[in-house]
Amino acid sequence: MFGGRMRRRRTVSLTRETQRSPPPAWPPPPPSSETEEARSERHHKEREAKRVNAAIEKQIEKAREDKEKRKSHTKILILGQSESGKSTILKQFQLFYAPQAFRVEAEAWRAVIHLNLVRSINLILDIVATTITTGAPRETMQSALSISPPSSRWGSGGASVLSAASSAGSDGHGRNALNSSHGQGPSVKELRMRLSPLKHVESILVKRLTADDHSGSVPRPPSRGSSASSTLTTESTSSSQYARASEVIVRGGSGWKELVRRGKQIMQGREWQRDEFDDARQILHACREDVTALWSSAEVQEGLRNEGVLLRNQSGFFLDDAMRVAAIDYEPSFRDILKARIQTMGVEEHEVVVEAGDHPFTGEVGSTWLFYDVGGSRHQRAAWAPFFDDVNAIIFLCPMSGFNEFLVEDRTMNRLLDSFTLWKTVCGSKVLANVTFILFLNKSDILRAKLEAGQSFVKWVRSYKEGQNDVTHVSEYLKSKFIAIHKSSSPKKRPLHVHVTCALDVERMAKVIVSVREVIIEANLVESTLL
Ligand SMILES: Nc1nc2c(ncn2[C@@H]2O[C@H](COP(=O)(O)OP(=O)(O)OP(=O)(O)O)[C@@H](O)[C@H]2O)c(=O)[nH]1
Ligand SMILES: [Mg+2]
Repeated sequence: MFGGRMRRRRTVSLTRETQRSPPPAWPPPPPSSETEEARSERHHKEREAKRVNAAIEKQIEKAREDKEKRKSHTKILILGQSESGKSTILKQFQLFYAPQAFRVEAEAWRAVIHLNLVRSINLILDIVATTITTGAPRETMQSALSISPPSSRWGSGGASVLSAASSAGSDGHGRNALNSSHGQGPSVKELRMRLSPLKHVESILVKRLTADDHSGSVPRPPSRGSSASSTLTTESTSSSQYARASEVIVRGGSGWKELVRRGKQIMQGREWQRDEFDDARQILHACREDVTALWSSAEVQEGLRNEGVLLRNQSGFFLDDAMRVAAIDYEPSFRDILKARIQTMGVEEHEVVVEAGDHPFTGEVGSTWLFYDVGGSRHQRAAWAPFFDDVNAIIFLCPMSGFNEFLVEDRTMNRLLDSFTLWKTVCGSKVLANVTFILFLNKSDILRAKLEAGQSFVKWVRSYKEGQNDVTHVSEYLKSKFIAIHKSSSPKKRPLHVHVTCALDVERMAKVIVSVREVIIEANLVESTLL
């Protein structure tokens, strides 16, 4: 009432103003002396102003429509420490719901797989070169790369073969054990020379993948809408040259895939220009036999072992498949793409639109799932919180195989312990009180391999009294621990859905995804009925 009277009084006073002096017309009339040229320019400016205005209005309308649409999307936040398998799980969802869109990305993944392969080779070349020069094992390299228990880091032979070779085996002409060919194929030294162009290949691949680097750009939280541009870059902050050589980082979004495709299209449009990218593939192809020879060299294997470098245990390992991956007509398989490693930086938003396909959810074709894939290393976790606001479900990953590993960013922190602490924090969040909680106890295949190889779980986890050193009992034990933390830390009672997973296993993951879908849809229904 009060407001209404105020408005009326204002109207009256305005009306009186109007009567005294009429408001100036808008736009103001042109001066009577306006020349033809000035009129034409004025008309041009008016048209331009209208065009800009219309564009802004269209953008506002689109943003409003997008916001409305997003309300109907299912939003899932994937959390967990670095290398727990978050981005791999996302790939599984993409493969399951939108295989055709996923297939289109194969070209981009090939570049990543090649980079993963080339980085492994260059790392070996660096190690071989450094060890030959200094003759001493490098602590920095061990700490950056090896995740083996301290006791098994050094070979049973005691002193490093590489260091022994350079101190005792040198013949005074700079030759040592690694330089001799033993008359069978090229020597390691020869292979080093022949594989040196792979440094250039690495820089070409990195350059292509980082072509429009907007450092630090990350998508905004879902509540504020929109995904953002992305960029992929090499790590620049690590103090260890070896850590830098082994990891590639992608910043928020997935624009790097577009970069690879765009570069290709541009080159196809100008065929007379040679594409550096294709050159890189050719060089890698030409080097593939030498790559295999280097990797299978007993000297290199022993040297790596004595240096404590367990390349097979590392993410993005393709050396065993070098001949296939470096073939000129190589098309990445789904499994290759699942194995390809890029470290996520910031928070990426991925839109997955359900395609018609083998799955039974025909009613859901065309519907959208939004996934938020986060960087899991410690310094990135502060960026997660803004995304808690507006999600339907959390998928939290714990890599079970990390029981005897340490975080790359903190060599004193056991991976399993870190997962427990992180899980406790996430469970305790009040903002997430009503969100569906799903836990993946991941990397079950690596856990199995470790236990079967005789690595003792109880040696690292003293509270594991059950004692049976097999994947079934260990995963049951971990499951009970996570359930207990969830129960004691959650602000209110809520169900928890737990799955033991291997993120590389397409068939088993399809079953897990079906089950995850069911709980999320069910929770969404319950929520909409309550509203
Ligand atoms: N063997 C095996 N490898 C896995 C499994 N899950 C993930 N990986 C591999 O582990 C590596 C790391 O996985 P990512 O998905 O990149 O890890 P992430 O959690 O996204 O890591 P950040 O982006 O650093 O936070 C990749 O090379 C995956 O292929 C698994 O269950 N078994
Ligand atoms: Mg990731």
